Amino acid sequence: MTVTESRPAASRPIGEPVLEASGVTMRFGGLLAVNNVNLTVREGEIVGLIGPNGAGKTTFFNCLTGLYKPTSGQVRFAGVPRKAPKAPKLKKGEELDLEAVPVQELAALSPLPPKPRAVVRAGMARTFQNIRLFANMTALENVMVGRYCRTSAGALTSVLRGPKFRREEEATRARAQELLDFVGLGRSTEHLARNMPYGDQRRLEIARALATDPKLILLDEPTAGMNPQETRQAMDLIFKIRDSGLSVVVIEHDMRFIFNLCDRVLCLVQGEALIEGSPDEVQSDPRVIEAYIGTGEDDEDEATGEETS
Ligand SMILES: Nc1ncnc2c1ncn2[C@@H]1O[C@H](COP(=O)(O)OP(=O)(O)OP(=O)(O)O)[C@@H](O)[C@H]1O
Repeated sequence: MTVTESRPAASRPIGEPVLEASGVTMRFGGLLAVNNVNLTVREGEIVGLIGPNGAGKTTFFNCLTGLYKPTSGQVRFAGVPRKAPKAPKLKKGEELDLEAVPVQELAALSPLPPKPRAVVRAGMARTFQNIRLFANMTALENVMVGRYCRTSAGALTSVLRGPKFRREEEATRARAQELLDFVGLGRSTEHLARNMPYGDQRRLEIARALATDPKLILLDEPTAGMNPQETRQAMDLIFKIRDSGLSVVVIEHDMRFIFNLCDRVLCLVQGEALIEGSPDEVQSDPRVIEAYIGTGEDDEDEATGEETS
């Protein structure tokens, strides 16, 4: 499973820890979804999270971002322990329907309730496996919504539409346009989100997440459903985001994509960290190969990987 090709070197040295997860464990009733997992993400790093289906990647991700409160363990962001919102109460045997949970940290909902606003303001942003855009808003409006957590005009100012509101609105619009240019959607400003091609919608989600001025962005399967050209463009965009000074954590099933993109990779299997290391170390570890062969995903990834370098 050797798929690494020449990888652009990080344009800036890797710095201080931004995110530190230690001993993170998450149980759903009797199911141990994540077991004692550690991960440190440093400034300017791109870290990949891989593992077969059901390995616990998304659950771990949700613990990192504060969507879940881990059963035990700690997540520190910029040196400060993360506080997760109270977990929703589930009836016996009931599964938490993530789609139904209010979006906790997506910089997408306005007005954002106090806690998610605080999370976003702390400097962490994410995208979800399933696209969550405002379908009937334009690209620009979608990004502007993400920006509102950084503006300070209160409700009264907004209703009265006074000078402060107008100034902020102007600045928000300008920044949203800048971000659309940054992700390569500068010409789609007025397009309705629902009419945009799939790959563009994914870019738009990233632009909206960037609108919160995060230090760290977490991307959950950013290339899912993309064609090979869109996948290549997604990789270039993530490098560009890293080069602009952010740290990135990314979950992906596409091995070629992950090993070409990341500085470090953590492989989870059945909720446990199997190995964490450089792409070369991880992809040549026989346990990783075995974990994937066991699920048949390796073949699939090799097949799709051919086209995604
Ligand atoms: N909200 C939940 N309630 C109960 N069990 C859950 C919940 N979310 C995940 N699980 C279980 O936890 C385990 C890990 O799931 P998770 O979605 O984190 O894996 P994953 O590695 O992200 O998988 P995939 O690659 O398929 O997205 C699975 O057994 C799953 O069924």
